[in-house]
Amino acid sequence: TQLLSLLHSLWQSLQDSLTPYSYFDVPEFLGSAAVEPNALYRHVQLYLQRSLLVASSPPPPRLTLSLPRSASVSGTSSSPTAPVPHVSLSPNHSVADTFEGHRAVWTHHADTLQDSLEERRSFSLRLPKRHAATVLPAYLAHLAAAADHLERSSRARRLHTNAASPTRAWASVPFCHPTTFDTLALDPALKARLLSDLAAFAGGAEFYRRTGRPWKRGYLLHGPPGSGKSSLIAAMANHLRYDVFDLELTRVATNADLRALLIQTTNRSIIVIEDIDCSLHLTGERVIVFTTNHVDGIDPALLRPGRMDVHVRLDACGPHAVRELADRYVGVGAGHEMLDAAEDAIVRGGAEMTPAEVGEVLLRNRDEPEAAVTELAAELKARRRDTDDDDALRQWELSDGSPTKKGRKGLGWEGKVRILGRLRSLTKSDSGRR
Ligand SMILES: Nc1ncnc2c1ncn2[C@@H]1O[C@H](COP(=O)(O)OP(=O)(O)OP(=O)(O)O)[C@@H](O)[C@H]1O
Repeated sequence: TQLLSLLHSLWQSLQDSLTPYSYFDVPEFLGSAAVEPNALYRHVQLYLQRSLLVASSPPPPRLTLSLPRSASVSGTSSSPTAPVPHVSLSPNHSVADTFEGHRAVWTHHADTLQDSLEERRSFSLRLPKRHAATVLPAYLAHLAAAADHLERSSRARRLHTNAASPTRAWASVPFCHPTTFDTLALDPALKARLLSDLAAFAGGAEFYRRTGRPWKRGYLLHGPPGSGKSSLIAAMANHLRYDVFDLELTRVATNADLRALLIQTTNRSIIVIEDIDCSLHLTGERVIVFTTNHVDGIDPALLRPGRMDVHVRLDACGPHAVRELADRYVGVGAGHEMLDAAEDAIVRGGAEMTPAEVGEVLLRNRDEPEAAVTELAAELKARRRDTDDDDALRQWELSDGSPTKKGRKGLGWEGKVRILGRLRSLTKSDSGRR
């Protein structure tokens, strides 16, 4: 056996010196006892599963399909879907990838150990020898980023809520809220700016590292009940694919409890605090969302730069949101006279209905689209605040597209959604509740 093994290594050395390729092995487990999982093996597995096997054309001739019994809901959408089988490269088969013009070939090996039923699995990567030294680091970084993205997009997310003190523990359930930025009726300008702000935050690792700022972003959502604050949080969580930690401050008795809870929150999470009259110190890659129905009552100290970076006012539906909801709920599109009447009531008459109220009218008439939009127009007409047509067209606030109150000027994005951006912790101190 020893002689054979020696001959085998000699043969491999000879081959290695003659071949134009370099080979890199990625075993599944590390160490002499092979018990420590190799994270890189998992990255390669994921990368091949999604990026190559599904997309490569023509596909490799032999794939292994599996559906573990524990497989729960999966898929990248926020709504539950049937479990999708895992696809993997069958043992001793290869698949090719192209990176920066270079061909990389992955082979999956599965060797049964002598005198044992145990199997050792590994991937080997073949790269052109001349370029291997320069290509490998960049290729591995690309692979790790893709695997990380795939892992997050397929990971089941959870909604955490804090139990009553003194347990200092979070309880969690699967997070499957159906609201996304696609289903949310929002002013298009506000939607676009929120999406770009979230993208800048989520992709800002290098920026936050370079500037030394804690990688976190505070949002203040304010508006009346039913204006969509919770829905927007769900859409943000689904968009970023973050977990949600709903922090109920009335259940937190002491500062130590609060700190213990915050320490347990994971990176890539949204922390929701509905009672914002508090002071918190948070660091790490997190989005903190504060909500309130009455922004005017907030202690100005809490609105100072660095605490709540982005202020979003959600309010009554603007005409755009009404049309979007009518289309989505009952399939009535633009041009319908009742929608024109609804728009007129909002724009000229100052009528106000929150998205929740509009949704409710449409929902209870969902089998009769005509009746739905007629009732909606009637309801808005009844809420008109003008009596004469001289009441000039009202200004529109960019943040929510809803009419401003008499005498107030539209503030625009800068006014309503302020990116304050100063280096500061979320609040002055971590002294807990005030
Ligand atoms: N922008 C929107 N687009 C579509 N539906 C919406 C929107 N805003 C609210 N809704 C509907 O109204 C319902 C209530 O909204 P939501 O709970 O998000 O409001 P909220 O501002 O958080 O209210 P509260 O202050 O009472 O918690 C949602 O379930 C959703 O169906």
